[in-house]
Amino acid sequence: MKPRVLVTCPPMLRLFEEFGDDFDAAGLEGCPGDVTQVLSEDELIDLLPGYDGWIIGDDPASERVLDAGGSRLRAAVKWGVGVDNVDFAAFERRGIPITNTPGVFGREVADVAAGYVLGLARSLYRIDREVRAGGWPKPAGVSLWNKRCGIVGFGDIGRETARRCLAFGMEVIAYDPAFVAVPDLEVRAAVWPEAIETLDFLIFTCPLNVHTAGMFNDKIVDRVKRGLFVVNVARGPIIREQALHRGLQSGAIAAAALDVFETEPLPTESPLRTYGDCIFGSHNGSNTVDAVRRVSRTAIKHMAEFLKN
Ligand SMILES: NC(=O)c1ccc[n+]([C@@H]2O[C@H](COP(=O)([O-])OP(=O)(O)OC[C@H]3O[C@@H](n4cnc5c(N)ncnc54)[C@H](O)[C@@H]3O)[C@@H](O)[C@H]2O)c1
Ligand SMILES: O=C(O)[C@H](O)COP(=O)(O)O
Repeated sequence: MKPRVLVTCPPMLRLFEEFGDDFDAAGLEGCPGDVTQVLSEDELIDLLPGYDGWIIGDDPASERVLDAGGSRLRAAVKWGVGVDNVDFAAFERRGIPITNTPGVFGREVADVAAGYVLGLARSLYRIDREVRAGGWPKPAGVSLWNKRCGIVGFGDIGRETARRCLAFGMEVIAYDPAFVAVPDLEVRAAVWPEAIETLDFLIFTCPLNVHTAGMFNDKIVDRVKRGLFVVNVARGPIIREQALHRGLQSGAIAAAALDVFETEPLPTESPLRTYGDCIFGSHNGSNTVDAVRRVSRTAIKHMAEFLKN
């Protein structure tokens, strides 16, 4: 019998029929989970005992889930880059091989970050909304040329974001404890939050971990140059939304563009919704058909390697 592989990441599930041949060629049976939702720990505990492999989405891949439901599991792959929802150590303790698919979304997420920078600087989304409603607004924007941008996390997404910002004529500073210069990118390394009071744009492209959770907080808001634009395409809890709200209220922050939030989907009662100059995404920064195909096939290959013995 072929090893059975549970897939619980919605982007891959939405194109699931496309991967039938890939699963067959890999000698695996691909089994779709629920395309509409992130599964809870209890739902995973009920589901997992039927599977040898798990391609994980944003579900809580926790110690409790493995303890109660992971007895048959022999391999796991986190679809995508972010691993903040996965307890890697818990898998390793049980001898279950696990990997993510690093380095796969740099261009796609950087395209969204760059789109946000343009959208914020020129109020593109507000103008669109108001024209549709019958208006003809003329907000004065800011030029990007010669503006200073800080990028937090100079990895795959951060470097591609820097490339785009440099193409707009911006000066780029990168905050990354493991900064490595890229020969064709003129980027200055800095230690967070050095020079924060000089920035016009601040973009988060780092992982969520104990060091980055809440790194954009009240103290940072009190230091920024008035009128800062903030972009987050990384993970929601890196920004304390209460601090961002305070900054938007006072004008310290001109506007923010967020693909990710502390709670997803963004709660209807979130005060952030009241700021018309802000731009909101739906944690969709990596979601292009091309990227989903590429990453899903990579995930299947990793799974086949793990399960071949
Ligand atoms: N919006 C989306 O849909 C989307 C898509 C893909 C990834 N992401 C998020 O973006 C993150 C980054 O992805 P990537 O592919 O660039 O990863 P990456 O590993 O290539 O780069 C991350 C960089 O952040 C740096 N970093 C780590 N801790 C830091 C800290 N305390 N301060 C500053 N920098 C720090 C690392 O040294 C590394 O260079 C992922 O972990 C994921 O959470 C979001
Ligand atoms: O971390 C990632 O790679 C992206 O956010 C997309 O993956 P996700 O759907 O698991 O968040």
